[in-house]
Amino acid sequence: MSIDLHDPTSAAYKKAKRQYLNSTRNRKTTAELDWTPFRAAEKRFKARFPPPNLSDVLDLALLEDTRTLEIQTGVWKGSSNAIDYRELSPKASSSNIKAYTTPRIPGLVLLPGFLAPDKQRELVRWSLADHARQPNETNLDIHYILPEDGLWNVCERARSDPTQDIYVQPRASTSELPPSDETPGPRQLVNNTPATPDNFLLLSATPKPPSTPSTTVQPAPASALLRKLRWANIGWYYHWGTKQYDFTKGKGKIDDVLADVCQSAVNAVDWAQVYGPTDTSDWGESGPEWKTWSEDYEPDAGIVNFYQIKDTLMAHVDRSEVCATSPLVSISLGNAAVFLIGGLTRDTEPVPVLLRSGDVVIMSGPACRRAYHGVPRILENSLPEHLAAQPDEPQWAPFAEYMDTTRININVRQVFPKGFDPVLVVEDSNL
Ligand SMILES: O=C(O)CCC(=O)C(=O)O
Ligand SMILES: [Fe+2]
Repeated sequence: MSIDLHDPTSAAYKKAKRQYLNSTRNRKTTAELDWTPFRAAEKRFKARFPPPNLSDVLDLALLEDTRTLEIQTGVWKGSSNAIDYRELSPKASSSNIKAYTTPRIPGLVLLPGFLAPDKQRELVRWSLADHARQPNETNLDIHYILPEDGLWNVCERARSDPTQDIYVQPRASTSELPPSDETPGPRQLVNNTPATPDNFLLLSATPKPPSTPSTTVQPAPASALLRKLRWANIGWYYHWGTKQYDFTKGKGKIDDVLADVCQSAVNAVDWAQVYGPTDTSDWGESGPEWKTWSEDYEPDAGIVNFYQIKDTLMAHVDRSEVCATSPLVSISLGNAAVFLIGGLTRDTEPVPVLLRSGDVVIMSGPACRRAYHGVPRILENSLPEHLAAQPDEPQWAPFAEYMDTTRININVRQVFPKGFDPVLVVEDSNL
């Protein structure tokens, strides 16, 4: 489809052009003047017509001969010299791993193709079949009483026997409760106070009432709801209403396979090359923590994001973590996306990066961890061959079908700095 979209004589191009002209007929031309540079970039990449030109999007896969086929079949292509970047010399222990930084965003490390195809499949399977189910909360749990073994497993059984497709019941069955404004859909933007070790107690004490289930949602087949899955929580429980972690609910376990991937990504980077002697970042009282990350980095929270083709993630800063510097490891699976990352406000022009399946991004240090970032575009038809259906692998078929229009992002964080025990801090304060 997107091949057609680039061809002005095709039916798809003409249809998109008609839709574009209809939707922009009454637009005020002055509106664009008010956009921040970040907003302007989001608008540009979101556009369905004309399809965005990605020639200024950094696409590091272009540097790898082994990814030529993936790039060709994936239709979309950025540029390998869109911005100024530096390749780090590999550590002896991870000599086959490529790592890049850019002077535009100190602390951002890109590890293109970090995950081999088999590992990508393992993590896709894990995200859908093992993780997006109880006890891990998903966006759908707010409104529906989900099956105990998760939507994915019900849908998989229903593939071979449609009578197994169940109707999932809403949580609120009467209209007595006030309607909620949290409908299943994109993540809501909430302005929250950045967490720090100093305000941790205060933030812990803010009430975190459960979200009110919608009184208007109707029972729905599991197979239809699966397409509305948007996120699943990892580790420490995250309260979306206040955008703060709720430590009273205990610490969910981080799966060993996932923790291992994140730790190996952090350990593959020679942090002295990222920060080095010329580093001017403000590390605060704790000093340059990167020096001990290879020993004390430990992920304890996160989210699995499930994007369908038209989904976007607006510019935001992840500031709920008490530790504002430790590496945030972000894993891309499935269709490719344009990722934007800028500065401490939306007024900084963001750097656009094309993220493909298997790529890992690490956001670390004071500048990068508090930088605005977002995903304005999932690039349709860019699922790599190794995640598509294989004739000799019927078990993969349901995953291939779902992933055809999906991007998964596993976003893993470390909430607390080394030596900070939230349970002890709360007990000591007699809260
Ligand atoms: O999908 C991505 O690449 C980024 C996701 C993200 O920024 C988040 O979950 O906070
Ligand atoms: Fe984020």
